[in-house]
Amino acid sequence: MIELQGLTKTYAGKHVVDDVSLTLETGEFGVLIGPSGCGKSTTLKMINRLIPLSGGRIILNGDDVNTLPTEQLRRRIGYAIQSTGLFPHWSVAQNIATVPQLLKWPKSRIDDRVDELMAMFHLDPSEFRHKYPHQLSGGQAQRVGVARALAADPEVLLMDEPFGAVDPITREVLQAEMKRVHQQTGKTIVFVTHDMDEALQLATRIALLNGGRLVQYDRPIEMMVTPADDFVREFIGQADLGLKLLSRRWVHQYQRPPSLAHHATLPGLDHCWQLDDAGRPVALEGARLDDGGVTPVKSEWTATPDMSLKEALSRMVWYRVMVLPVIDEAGKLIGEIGMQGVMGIQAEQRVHAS
Ligand SMILES: Nc1ncnc2c1ncn2[C@@H]1O[C@H](COP(=O)(O)OP(=O)(O)OP(=O)(O)O)[C@@H](O)[C@H]1O
Repeated sequence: MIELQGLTKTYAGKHVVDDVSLTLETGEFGVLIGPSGCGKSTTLKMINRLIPLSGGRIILNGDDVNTLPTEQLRRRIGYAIQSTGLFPHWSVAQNIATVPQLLKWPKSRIDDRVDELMAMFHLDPSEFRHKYPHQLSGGQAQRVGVARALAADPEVLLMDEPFGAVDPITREVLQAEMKRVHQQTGKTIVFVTHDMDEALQLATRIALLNGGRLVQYDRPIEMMVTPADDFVREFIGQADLGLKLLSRRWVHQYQRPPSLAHHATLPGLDHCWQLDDAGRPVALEGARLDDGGVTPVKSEWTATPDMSLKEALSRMVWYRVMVLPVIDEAGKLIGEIGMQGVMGIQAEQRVHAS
């Protein structure tokens, strides 16, 4: 658990971080967000003492960060930044091992940890162990930067716009990976971004700052549905609220049992799946926008339970189908998600808002 208590930073008499208090429970993914210059990076850098505080306290699992010896600070708080900060003349393995080396871990323990982290970030050790930072793509370098920050298994991981400099597609891949790593490790993370979509994708808690002050600290859904004021509403961007909600909802929350027989009582919506012997969907009868006949199922328009509704909707629109099969890891049909399932979210949103 990390607690910011009345955190304040003053430069030349001006408060750039102004009395910020919040608590992030263990295992939460907290995102600091707000317009440029609102004090996000300053807040983050005060947590690991890169910037000294002007006032307030930061408590990490009961300990005042300001009083921690440097070695504990390095071990307990990991830090990853946008430019990666990798040492150019060190190999990937040496970079990942930076903090364990400083902490004088035995070599075998360091090697095991490097391999474990490379596997976690899908970097094949035989290919990447001995590469140097200039031989990596932007996305690979970011993965190494985050792996390095996690090397000593810190209690909290700080990330300052880590994906700000990569192209949008790589960024999405890295966000999905970060989400998986968070779930896998249960780490407490404090992440700075100015991108609301990124925040909604990753956060379990969002802290919205403006002019150094904390305007709202809430779960993403609450912030979208009950913004504290007009500034929050505008920052989130009401125009895209529906789509943003879709990116925070998962297929497994809205899937229904698959239709395995025709229902004459459902004209227009009637459809059924044809399965192979292994229970995998091979064809859809009905429920296509341009043709009510039999359509072979393609992997491009299947859904998995952990897919966002936004992606499911995108697949429906792109492949012109009203319903997607939901499959398990073996490709077996376990449910279906239809347009109506996606629309169900709107009703939920209205209930929340009223
Ligand atoms: N060393 C400094 N001396 C004076 N003012 C500073 C210093 N460092 C930062 N500031 C000011 O503090 C404010 C907050 O800066 P900070 O970098 O925390 O903002 P930010 O929200 O992270 O912005 P961005 O999204 O643009 O990175 C800004 O107005 C900045 O100009």
